[in-house]
Amino acid sequence: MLLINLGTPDAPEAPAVRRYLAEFLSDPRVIEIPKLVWKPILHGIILQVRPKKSAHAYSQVWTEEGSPLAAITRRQAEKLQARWGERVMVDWAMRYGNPGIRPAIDKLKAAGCERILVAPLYPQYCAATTATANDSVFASLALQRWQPALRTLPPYHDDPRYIDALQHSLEQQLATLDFTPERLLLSFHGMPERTLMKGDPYHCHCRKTARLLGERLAIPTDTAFQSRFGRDKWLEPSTEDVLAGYPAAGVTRLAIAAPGFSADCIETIEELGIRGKETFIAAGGTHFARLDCLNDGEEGMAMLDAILMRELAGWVTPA
Ligand SMILES: C=CC1=C(C)c2cc3[nH]c(cc4nc(cc5[nH]c(cc1n2)c(C)c5CCC(=O)O)C(CCC(=O)O)=C4C)c(C)c3C=C
Ligand SMILES: [Fe+2]
Ligand SMILES: [Fe+2]
Repeated sequence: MLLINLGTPDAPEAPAVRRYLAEFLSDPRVIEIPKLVWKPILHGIILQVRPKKSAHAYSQVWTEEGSPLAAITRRQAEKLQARWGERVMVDWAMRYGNPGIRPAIDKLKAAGCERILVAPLYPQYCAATTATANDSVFASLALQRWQPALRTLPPYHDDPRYIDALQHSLEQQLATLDFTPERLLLSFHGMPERTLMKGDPYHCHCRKTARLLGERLAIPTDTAFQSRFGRDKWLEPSTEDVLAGYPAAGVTRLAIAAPGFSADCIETIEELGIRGKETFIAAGGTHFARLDCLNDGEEGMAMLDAILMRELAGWVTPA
């Protein structure tokens, strides 16, 4: 089993962030602009300016175990390994940066794995995340004479186990707040609106997750899309605009969650928890709480165990 998440720099410093962003933003699955147009913009402007800004953001979330995204993904893999023991070998990798996908595939193969379940941990399918993770695995196998058999994890945006896990995790966190929020904002990572017109199911998957979750929760919810990048039109409404508009609309006590992220990362801890909070308070909000992702908590691990084990049907006998 290979768990995959997006990736992260090796250190919260501009040179490491530049290496990471160069790899990430050179992926044609992520930036769907012709190379001849995009390369000069990437190398001439973005990689000159953004690494320093992003390094500052990363330094605010960095932990003793490194980047939160990498640390949490590693713990998710370790906990699955502990649940499954000898039955399944579990490893993890990052699509960009380290640990890479190719060494992980080589390691599994060297250990004798003849069947591999590749699990990009994105509940909502997006070409910029799920497809490129799978592409990278396929590219690694293209170098091998004797390939293992492969399965890939389908999106699980509407899986009742995923919705259950989110419901219970969010309800528990809401119950321990020292104030009563009037609204819960569900913030998903954004993407250019044009990719929706091209047939990417991501937007619909996010909307369905939000609807199913909203139907379960007592608190009223809204949905928004964060992390806008570049000049194109992205999915709307933008999280930033919604946060800035709440107080004038009478919402001054707010909780925010990011159900599309399987692990907390710079986009949740820094963008929502620090900058998002500033935006909301500056607009007149009085109470703000950012709720954690499922991470390696009990609810999330039981959900992953169940949905991953289901994909292993016929390969592994259930315990
Ligand atoms: C055009 C740019 C981007 C698209 C499209 C995009 C889609 C997308 N991303 C995620 C999940 C994550 N993205 C993360 C960081 C991040 N994303 C972009 C740009 C695009 N993402 C950038 C430039 C960055 C780096 C940080 C920064 O400089 O602001 C992360 C967190 C990584 C970490 O180390 O913590 C995640 C996770 C999804 C689900 C998605 C598709 C809809
Ligand atoms: Fe992103
Ligand atoms: Fe961001």
